[in-house]
Amino acid sequence: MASELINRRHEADQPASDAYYPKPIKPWFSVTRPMRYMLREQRLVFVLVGIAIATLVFTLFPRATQSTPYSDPFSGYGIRSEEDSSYVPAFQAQRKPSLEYLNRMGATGGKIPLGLKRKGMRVVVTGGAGFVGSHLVDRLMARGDTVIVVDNFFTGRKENVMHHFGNPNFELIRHDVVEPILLEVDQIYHLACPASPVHYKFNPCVYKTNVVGTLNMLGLAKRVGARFLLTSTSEVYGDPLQHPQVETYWGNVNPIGVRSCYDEGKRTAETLAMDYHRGANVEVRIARIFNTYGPRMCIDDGRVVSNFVAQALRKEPLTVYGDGKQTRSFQFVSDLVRPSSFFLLLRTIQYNTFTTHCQHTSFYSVVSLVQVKIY
Ligand SMILES: O=c1ccn([C@@H]2O[C@H](COP(=O)(O)OP(=O)(O)O[C@H]3OC[C@@H](O)[C@H](O)[C@H]3O)[C@@H](O)[C@H]2O)c(=O)[nH]1
Repeated sequence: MASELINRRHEADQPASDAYYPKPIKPWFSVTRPMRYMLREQRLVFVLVGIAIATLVFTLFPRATQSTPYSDPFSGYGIRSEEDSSYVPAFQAQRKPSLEYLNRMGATGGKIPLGLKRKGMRVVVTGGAGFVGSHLVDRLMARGDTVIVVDNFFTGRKENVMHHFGNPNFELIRHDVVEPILLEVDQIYHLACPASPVHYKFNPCVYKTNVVGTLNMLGLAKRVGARFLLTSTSEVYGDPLQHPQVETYWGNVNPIGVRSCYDEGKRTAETLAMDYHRGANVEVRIARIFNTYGPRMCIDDGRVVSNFVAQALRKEPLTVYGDGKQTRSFQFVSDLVRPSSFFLLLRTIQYNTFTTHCQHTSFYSVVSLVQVKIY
């Protein structure tokens, strides 16, 4: 015990210099020392020149400065895309992929990681569960787009698009276009409207669908800055006095006939599209579709080809209305939606209006064609 006490006394007797003192605060001008250092002998100029050189290098050669190598997907193997023409042989790919190819793969600009394909566009197809619409949806899905189908199922059917159910790039919305809808999309393909005379002849809603529905979709296009394609019809030419009809022909339409809700409805829709184009800078395309036939057409569609086929299958006589001297331009549906036809035109076309007729056929030849095929 005694020794401990002695030791403590010893600690207390330590010289005063060992005691704790807070660090003295530096004078304010000491923080400016690095600044004064930089200003001395023009060192600041060197720093600025260094920054400028680095900025220049990173701007001019962004790819060279990336740490990610060209290993993926351009090493080792050739790359075969949808079209054979875009095939890049392995040796070529290892050296340097072309800018066009990089663009297509979405690998330029250094913003998207190499090897990741650029996302397709977000597209809405109104009437996408219908006959033409569903074929268009198939093409757009194959192109890699995200497709939103808006359909009220008046003439469209879920079965036409159900093979896309479960695909994360596909959505189906039951909605009537006469009510507004807000969607974030890049492109709008506006097809929603019954197109067969048996459906629209006595249905006053068809005019409303064409006018109010088109107005709503054009409003959407304007709001979100989307491109807009209106599927119009050869019927805007009415009972034409010119055959075959060219886009500059303005038609011969009866405003109070049984078909006017469709004819005049589509003519108004075209007017609205052009007004939004001129007045609100919306990019619009108008496709005047002629008589189209093909798979997924309802057997009771009422148009001539399906009627003839159905009658032929039932071994009934084919009914030809009128004198049978009428002519039509017939088109198979896959020709209508193929990339060189209207569906890619939203990306490229220079004209606003275009017609889709390909085969101008006399009515008698359709009758004989059906007979040849069925019998
Ligand atoms: O059973 C029939 C059906 C139709 N026809 C006649 O065949 C011709 C073609 O009639 P469709 O009913 O196939 O239709 P249309 O060619 O007049 O219009 C059709 O094609 C263009 C589209 O844009 C329209 O939406 C669509 O209705 C008409 O002259 C019609 O009278 C028959 O002779 N027999």
